[in-house]
Amino acid sequence: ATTRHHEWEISYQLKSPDCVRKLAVTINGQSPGPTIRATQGDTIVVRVNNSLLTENAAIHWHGIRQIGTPWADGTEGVTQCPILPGDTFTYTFAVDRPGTYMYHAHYGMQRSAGLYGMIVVAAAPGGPDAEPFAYDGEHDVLLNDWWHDSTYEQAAGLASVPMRWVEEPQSLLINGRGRFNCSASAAAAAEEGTCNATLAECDAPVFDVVPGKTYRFRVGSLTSLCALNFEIEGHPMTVVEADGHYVKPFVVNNLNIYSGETYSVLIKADQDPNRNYWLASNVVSRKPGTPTGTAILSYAGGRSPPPTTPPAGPAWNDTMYRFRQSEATVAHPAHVEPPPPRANRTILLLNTQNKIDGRVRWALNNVSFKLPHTPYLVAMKRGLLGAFDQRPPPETYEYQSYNIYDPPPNPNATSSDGVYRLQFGSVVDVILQNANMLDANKSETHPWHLHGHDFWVLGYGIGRFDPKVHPATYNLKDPILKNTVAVHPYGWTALRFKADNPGVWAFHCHIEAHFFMGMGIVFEEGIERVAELPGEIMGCGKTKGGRH
Ligand SMILES: O=C1O[C@H]([C@@H](O)CO)C(O)=C1O
Repeated sequence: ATTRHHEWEISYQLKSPDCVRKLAVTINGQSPGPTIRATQGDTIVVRVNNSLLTENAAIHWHGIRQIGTPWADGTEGVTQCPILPGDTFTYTFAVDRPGTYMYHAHYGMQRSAGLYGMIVVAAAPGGPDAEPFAYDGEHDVLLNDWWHDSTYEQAAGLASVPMRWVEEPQSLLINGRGRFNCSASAAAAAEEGTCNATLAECDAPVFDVVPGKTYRFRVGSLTSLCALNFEIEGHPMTVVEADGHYVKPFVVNNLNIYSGETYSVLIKADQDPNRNYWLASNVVSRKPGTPTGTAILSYAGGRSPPPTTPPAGPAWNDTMYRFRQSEATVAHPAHVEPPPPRANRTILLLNTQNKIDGRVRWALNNVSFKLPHTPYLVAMKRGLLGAFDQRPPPETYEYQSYNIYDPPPNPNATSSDGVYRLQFGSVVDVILQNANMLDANKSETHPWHLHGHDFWVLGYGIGRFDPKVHPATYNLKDPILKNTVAVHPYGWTALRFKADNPGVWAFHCHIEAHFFMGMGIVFEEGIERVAELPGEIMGCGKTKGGRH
């Protein structure tokens, strides 16, 4: 095993990811930031210098469980104080599993400003986690959405009364590049002078293949909002990995991918080699208002756009199409890790859009999450009881009587920074129950991400989860382990994990605006087993002066 050192400087840069010049938050001048490449068992050391003039930062290593290093999870307010402008913070953690992971800002809505990248961990050769598939070459694809409003304008709008929603993004990015139509529309006119379609910076990315060879595409999504459908024109994809776990292979013509998820797919370069093909990213689940994001699959090294129209993806509102892909994603037969047969505790979480003091918020069992000013990890370890609400949030809701197809009968929620405290080593089931939003006849997809763990995905349904009926339908035979999972419109998703990683861990909707609006909870387990905290994570709230 190797220790890999990285020196990063976070700074504002004027970038034109979709040909329109905007402020971006970058790493060493780039967005996406550098890809971290490692082998299973390596230790990663990233020294982050915050050179933003006026803004805090924190970086989360998405999908890395941080076993024994909960203070390195990078979740502002949960595991650390923010890194102040001018300060340096060193993240040290092990990559103990092979697979495709990502990193991104976890401070306010900073991720949307471009602070993100990929982590690619190769399997230890010949080890038990060696890949059960073969390929000749690989490409990394990071999918994003991009707005011309700054993250500050977006956050301010979301917190206003009435709320100003972020709306659909201007562009979809592939590896940080997109293409806004500078010559069309009034929106384009508003960008006059800052839109330059001839910039190399917004040229379509090109992925080279050699005819006859098989390629692994590692695809990750860190969209702020959009559920996406990814397609490589004319090339069916065999899904082989999801969130760092090997999948029982299945073939799709296009792949639905939610923010926070990663997949590996295999394609064979077996099409007419005298032309190029599109890579396409399309919005699904919400009514699209954004053009297809494109890149080029090149057989002969050429960069010319394919002669065809880019694939438009499946019908955006075909929930069952996406549901079936969710259900098809199960563990590879040779890599099944069976879940414990039963849970010690079941937490049923009703996801609703609510209001607090006239502000639109999201809530779980009518409680909307607010981040405390003192990170939980320090507050709990030090017994700073005044740092957060000591009352536990609710474990369930009135599922017998609640109509998930109607807007919430009582739209008013409360807010809390209370924590679900889990018995160390216990098995916990969480059922995410989706419902109608404030507007009638509307329910959206939410990708839920758990820090510090992978969870087994036991089942999905559409409609109301019944604790007396649905547990009997769980897949206990070969469920996939993941760190991010979708709850479909009006649907439910059941997951199970073992609370065996000492620390404090966020669990939240990975839509940037939704977490900002309270759509998350926090788990604590085994806090007494957490080793002495590094002073580096302190310095804010009730931990002021704690660095010594
Ligand atoms: O929180 C949200 O607000 C909007 C909409 O409900 C109001 O414009 C939307 O789609 C969300 O997910």
